[in-house]
Amino acid sequence: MKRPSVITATNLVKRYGTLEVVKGINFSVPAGQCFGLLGPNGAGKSTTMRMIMGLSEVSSGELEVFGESASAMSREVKAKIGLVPQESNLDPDITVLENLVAFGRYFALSKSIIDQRSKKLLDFMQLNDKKFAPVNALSGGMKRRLTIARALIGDPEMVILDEPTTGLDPQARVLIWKQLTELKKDGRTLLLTTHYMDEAQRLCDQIVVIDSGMILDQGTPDELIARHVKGFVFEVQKPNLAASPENRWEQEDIGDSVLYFVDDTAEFIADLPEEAIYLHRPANLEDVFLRLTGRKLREN
Ligand SMILES: Nc1ncnc2c1ncn2[C@@H]1O[C@H](COP(=O)(O)OP(=O)(O)OP(=O)(O)O)[C@@H](O)[C@H]1O
Repeated sequence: MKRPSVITATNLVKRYGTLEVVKGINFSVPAGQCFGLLGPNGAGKSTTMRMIMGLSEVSSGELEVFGESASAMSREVKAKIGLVPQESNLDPDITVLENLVAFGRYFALSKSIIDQRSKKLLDFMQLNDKKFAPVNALSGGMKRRLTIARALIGDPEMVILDEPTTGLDPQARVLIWKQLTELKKDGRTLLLTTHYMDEAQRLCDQIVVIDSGMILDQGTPDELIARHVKGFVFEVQKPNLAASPENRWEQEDIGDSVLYFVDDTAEFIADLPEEAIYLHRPANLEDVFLRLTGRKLREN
């Protein structure tokens, strides 16, 4: 059964003056799924998010959110969206609990609903023992968790997350991924931007790969991998590559080594010169991006 779309973008364009930063993109976000915009810095992810939230005007094309035009969203539709921005906009001088309560009041929720939801959300985001701590005393991971809890106080149908784990350590990221997966199980739609391929691969049902304001491809992580990079990657060091594997293998030169995208590993190994030094791993979305653009997603 096809799920109804929560967001539909048709030939969506954003211009700043004469600079076109979103160049006529088309996508639709199915209800109850995690939909990811994957692309490097400057790809146009945040700009697209801002248009979806009605914070940035659409230059041309159409953008529908819960059946309404993003540029004229009603209060009711806005209330269905929870936002987790890239930059923390928590109030640093008040406590964790007070931040949640203040946001609940902003949504004009009753005191009993605010109390009930705050308790649940502090539990959910594992912040219970910090509820009386000032925001300033929290670690980066805790702040991000509080930002997510706060976005959920209005019980939104869709949560928009702009790079939810950028700058966090691996442990903090894993905890956030776990809780986002729970939100999805609850039936909420998640829309997230990321330049981490592991995050997209782990969380997203559907991915749009975006670069320089254009969609390069879209599909499930497995579809994208199958379409562009087969199943496996062999990273073969160059100095040891006396005789290259046959050219029939799809490949990408990455400097010191060459990546080969391979569906039949036994056949590829048979093609490799004996002295070749190589790594062998399953293909991932980073490889997809490299194949689509010739560049890495993140330049480290
Ligand atoms: N207010 C603005 N005026 C002019 N150009 C802008 C403005 N906001 C964004 N841009 C440009 O639009 C392009 C897309 O930016 P955007 O922030 O959407 O990218 P992004 O994919 O979200 O990247 P990041 O991961 O860095 O947030 C960039 O080239 C950026 O410099």
